[in-house]
Amino acid sequence: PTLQATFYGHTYDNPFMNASGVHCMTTAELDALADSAAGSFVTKSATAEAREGNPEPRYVNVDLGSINSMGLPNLGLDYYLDYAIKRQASHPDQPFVMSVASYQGFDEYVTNMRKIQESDYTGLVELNLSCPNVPGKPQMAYDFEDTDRLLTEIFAFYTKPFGVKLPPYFDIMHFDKIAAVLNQFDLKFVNCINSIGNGLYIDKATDTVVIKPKGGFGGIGGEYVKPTALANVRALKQRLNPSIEIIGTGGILTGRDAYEHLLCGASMLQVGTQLEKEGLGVFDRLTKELLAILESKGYASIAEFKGKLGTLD
Ligand SMILES: C=Cc1c(C(=O)O)[nH]c(=O)[nH]c1=O
Repeated sequence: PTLQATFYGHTYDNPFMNASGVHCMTTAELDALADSAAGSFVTKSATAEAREGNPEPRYVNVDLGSINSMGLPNLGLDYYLDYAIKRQASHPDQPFVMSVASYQGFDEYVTNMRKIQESDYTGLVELNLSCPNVPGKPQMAYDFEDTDRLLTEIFAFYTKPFGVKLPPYFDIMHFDKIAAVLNQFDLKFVNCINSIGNGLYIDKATDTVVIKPKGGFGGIGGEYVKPTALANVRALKQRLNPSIEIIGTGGILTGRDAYEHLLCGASMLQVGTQLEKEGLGVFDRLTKELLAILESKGYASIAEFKGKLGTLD
């Protein structure tokens, strides 16, 4: 069997990528990702200007996952745009994704996208509407009207392919509402989910929180989030135009977790916490484990089961 994955017109060796934020801050980290067993990769979400981010400790691995309030540390949009333009020229056959966020809010999203529109980068962009750690700023994608207004403003000038990174939703009506907003636009993909925002982890040895920013509140990733991640992948796949592909992110530790995201309809799969814990070797392990599952079930390719989650009718 093959793990070949098609996504926005390109066929990748396998569906695995890093999740933005993990192992993708510097060109060295990005090149190492590109040379790993991962099928593709995404850059750290960029803001207009480089940012230090929040004081440390700001990311901690815990038994069933991770908690973070990084605060959008990154080397700035120009740095990642420069890398992306060079990389698309040197490796035209290996497309990747460039992640874009905003620290200031609505207007910076627009100016960041305008800069990419005017640049020589022609590849995919992931518009991060779900950073939970910008103090004083609500997550854009939890404001349906603002998300609609922002995408309307971007699509007025942006002609290159892009998708959005969404936070988890927990209410069926919210799945309906965000899908209704997104279905108005020619988006190439939706990435579900970002971390579950503002969780709290307590250190049993010290009876304190484990990260410094925000009194210890931070985005939760890892094993904790898989049921929510699968639900969001499934719900958005069921509601979005078929032309909008899904990237499944959240709780992928094993080949079985990856298989479940594909069953829910994901085209590509992103690994964050487990990549942070295990290093780049996680991609070799996950591809091996997923391939073994296809073999055991007699599938020749992902297409044979993608999106075919059964229900108990
Ligand atoms: C881009 C900011 C994000 C961050 C961060 O930089 O704090 N953490 C997350 O879990 N998700 C994000 O989207």
